[in-house]
Amino acid sequence: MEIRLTILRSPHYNDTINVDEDLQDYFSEQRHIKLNQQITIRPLLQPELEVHFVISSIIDNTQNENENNKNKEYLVSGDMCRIVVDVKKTIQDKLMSEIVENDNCDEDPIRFATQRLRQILITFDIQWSKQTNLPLLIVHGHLGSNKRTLVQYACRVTGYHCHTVSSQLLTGDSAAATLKRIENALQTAIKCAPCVLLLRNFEYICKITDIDNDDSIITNGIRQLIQNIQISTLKRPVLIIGLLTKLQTLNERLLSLFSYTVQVPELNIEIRKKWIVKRLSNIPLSDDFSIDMFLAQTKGWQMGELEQLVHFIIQACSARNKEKMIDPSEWSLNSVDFDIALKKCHSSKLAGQRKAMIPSVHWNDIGGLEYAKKEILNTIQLPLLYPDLFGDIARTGVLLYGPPGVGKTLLAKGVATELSLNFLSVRGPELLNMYVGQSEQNIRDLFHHARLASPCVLFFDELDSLAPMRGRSSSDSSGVSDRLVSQLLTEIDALNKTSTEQDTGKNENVQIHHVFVIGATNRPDLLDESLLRPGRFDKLIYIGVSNLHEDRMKMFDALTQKFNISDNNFDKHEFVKRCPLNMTGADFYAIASNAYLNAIQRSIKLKVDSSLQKQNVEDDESKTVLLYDDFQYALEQFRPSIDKNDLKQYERLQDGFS
Ligand SMILES: Nc1ncnc2c1ncn2[C@@H]1O[C@H](COP(=O)(O)OP(=O)(O)OP(=O)(O)O)[C@@H](O)[C@H]1O
Repeated sequence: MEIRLTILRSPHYNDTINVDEDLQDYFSEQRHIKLNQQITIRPLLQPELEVHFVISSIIDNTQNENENNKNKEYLVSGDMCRIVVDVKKTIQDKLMSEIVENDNCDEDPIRFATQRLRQILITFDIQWSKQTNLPLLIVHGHLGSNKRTLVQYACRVTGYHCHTVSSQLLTGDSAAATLKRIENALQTAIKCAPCVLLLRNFEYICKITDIDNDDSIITNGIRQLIQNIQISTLKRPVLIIGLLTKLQTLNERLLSLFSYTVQVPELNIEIRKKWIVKRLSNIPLSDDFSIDMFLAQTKGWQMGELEQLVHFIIQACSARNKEKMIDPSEWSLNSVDFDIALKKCHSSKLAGQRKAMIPSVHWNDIGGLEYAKKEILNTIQLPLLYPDLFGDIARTGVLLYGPPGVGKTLLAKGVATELSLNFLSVRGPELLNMYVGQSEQNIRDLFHHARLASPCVLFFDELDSLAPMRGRSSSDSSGVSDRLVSQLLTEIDALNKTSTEQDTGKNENVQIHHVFVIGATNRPDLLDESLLRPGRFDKLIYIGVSNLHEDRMKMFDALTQKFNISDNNFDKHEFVKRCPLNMTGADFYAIASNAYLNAIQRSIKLKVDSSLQKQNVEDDESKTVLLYDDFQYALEQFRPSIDKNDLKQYERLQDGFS
């Protein structure tokens, strides 16, 4: 008996790929086969690759000559027949789909997007020759919303091959060069039709059009390419799908090319909950691992990010248990795994975008500033506790002003921690962008993100650089700064409304967004005055430098609470009294951290000396002991960050604003 296989064309391998050994391996087991059936091999050395073959002939010597074996099924194995690959031929055909039900991307409301995409692909497949719509689609959604997975899934269930190319690789020096590269990618897709040419980060194609003003060349060029495909003799469909984060990045001319746009929606809390419960359903959880904790920390996250977080949690759990040599049957995810994974996510590339999280600065980490703590807590906590009582008069904005290093940022983080609010922080200059309209878009995105992460503190550091007085900036001839201030005002005003259509979505109930805006600045006098009007940053809190011993002690204690100070000679009250007046929290921090550094250097020296003497020395860093001399040395080296004159200036400013 002889079975002849022909390779199925695919964008993922070339027609001459040799997987003979893997085929032998495949047929070392008994297999059910029939004519024209597809079989898929995953090469041992490249397990992520799928190589497809079609059974093009079955020669069965035992069979009657007149017998038709078209639908006959055989049970075969390599030792009872010859397996021959027809190297001279290839087949171009649909991929037999293995429909995977209940796949992650089949979750509501993503299911809606997947189904729509699936439907479009099926329509093109069935009516390809009669299609009048250009086979061009846009799929858009937030970074990490699994756009690519969604398209690949839809391709898989409809039998399309998927040729994925990054648009960065397609953009050339000119529109003509870009078109040539798109054409080459398209030719690969045509060879494997039915096929989707999936262009990731389609924004890049649009970018060159902005710079070169070549958008008509690109638009017409793509149209021409597509029309050429349709008039050719292609029997099977080829579609181009562009993936975009924001639809607005496409100019109108390019957008007009696309027959369909599919949006991958954002995930609301119910979807995330459903997803995580299902995702963790087979994994044991410790008592301290709660789904609520997961949901609270992942507000506004996209599917890809959630998947990444779960992956990191499992990784952390595995590392922890392996280290303790615990049997896998006894593993369970706990809150420590969650914390490790969350940190990793925040520092990973995907989370490189701005992300809200509950900080970990507790009230006792902030020394003194009692009045400011009370004021800020009242302003934010009371409306949260009694929304009905506050109604429209709930404040959205607090402005913390005062000299640098006095703890303004720390306070904002502290209030978010104490009230378990998400915290989104941005420095004014970070939002400025050279592209026209992009800075305003950044502000819109930021507030949108904050609403998704509600209840949330949105913290603007260096607010004066973002919102200087309008019409005054000499360096801003383009008026970007003025437009930015207007955009900021619009967004803050919108927060005062109880709901916004864009965030509630069609199917959700009206939702109140608790977003508190806290600004920080050293120079409130430079701010655009309209920012300080009622309903905006209308609560001003001055954070200054206290020369009261009690306050300075509290700061010192807060900053050294985790230190292991073991020295009977050390009288901390006496030490703080010897510190210069006018010291900010950041100055105390500088002394404390330098003292710690001195202690570490001392213990390293001790370790080196003792290892020379072959003695055993404790090398646990957490046991670093601080002595009076460490502080004394740090104080000798110290220079205060603000001088008396500067401080007076700040105090005068306070008089002007109180
Ligand atoms: N009251 C305080 N208690 C404990 N630490 C403090 C305090 N104030 C400041 N610090 C320390 O100083 C560091 C800097 O403080 P922070 O960034 O909050 O100051 P800031 O007022 O926001 O400064 P800037 O105006 O330069 O942004 C903090 O990370 C903290 O270590």
